[in-house]
Amino acid sequence: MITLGLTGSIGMGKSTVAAMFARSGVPVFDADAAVHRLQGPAGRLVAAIEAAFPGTTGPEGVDRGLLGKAVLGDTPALRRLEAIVHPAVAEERAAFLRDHADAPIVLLDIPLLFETGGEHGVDRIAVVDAPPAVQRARVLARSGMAAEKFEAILARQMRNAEKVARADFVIPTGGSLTETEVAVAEVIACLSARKGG
Ligand SMILES: CC(C)(COP(=O)(O)OP(=O)(O)OC[C@H]1O[C@@H](n2cnc3c(N)ncnc32)[C@H](O)[C@@H]1O)[C@@H](O)C(=O)NCCC(=O)NCCS
Ligand SMILES: Nc1ncnc2c1ncn2[C@@H]1O[C@H](COP(=O)(O)OP(=O)(O)OP(=O)(O)O)[C@@H](O)[C@H]1O
Repeated sequence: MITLGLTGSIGMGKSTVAAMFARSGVPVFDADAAVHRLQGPAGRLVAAIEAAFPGTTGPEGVDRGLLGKAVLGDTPALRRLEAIVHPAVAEERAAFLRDHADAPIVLLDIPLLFETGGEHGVDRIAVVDAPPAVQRARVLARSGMAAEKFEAILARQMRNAEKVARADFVIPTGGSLTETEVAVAEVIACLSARKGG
């Protein structure tokens, strides 16, 4: 099995590309969805997060807005949260890999792959990449997204050029969806050929 990590900055089209891999038959592990499950109603991290960050959870599980206020911009607090969240995500990922042990390729969709050291846990890395103006227009078109919030998120993420420089595959997402589908098919073909030979 080859594990392919997929990452990219906010609004670059990562979710869209992950869905393209899934449609091509590649099993996809969505790290963000795993975090949401673990923090959601009856999620198994809710009690530990309430103990570490009192007042940030309720009947619906973690209130991510409140938890974000408590940890984003406070590095030691963020590290304490990661110490709770990351081992649980690693367990979920291990279970996913066991469940798909027969798959030739699996995709691990990890938004903060580089920022959280996840690059060491995957065989290859694909990064989605669109021009900054396209990225900005996509993100600002989302409801609840103001320019300042976008800038603040960008400032906390590794620069896109650096992600691209560290990638094994760069998947362009600034053009048509068809172009992106072709790029996804090329990545799958390349990894399949490598496995056979
Ligand atoms: C802090 C939380 C509650 C904020 O949730 P919210 O839905 O409001 O925002 P979202 O998840 O989209 O994050 C917004 C931005 O915060 C920054 N950020 C979030 N987690 C991290 C982190 N561990 N390290 C660095 N930046 C982070 C990123 O720039 C991100 O784009 C949430 O991100 C969280 O639980 N983070 C810790 C778990 C984690 O590391 N997740 C990412 C890897 S799977
Ligand atoms: N060639 C393309 N490739 C990918 N997405 C595209 C392309 N052309 C247009 N789009 C659109 O751009 C948007 C990208 O959003 P998507 O949710 O996939 O980004 P994301 O990187 O997962 O975002 P975030 O990191 O903020 O969660 C979608 O609405 C998608 O339809």
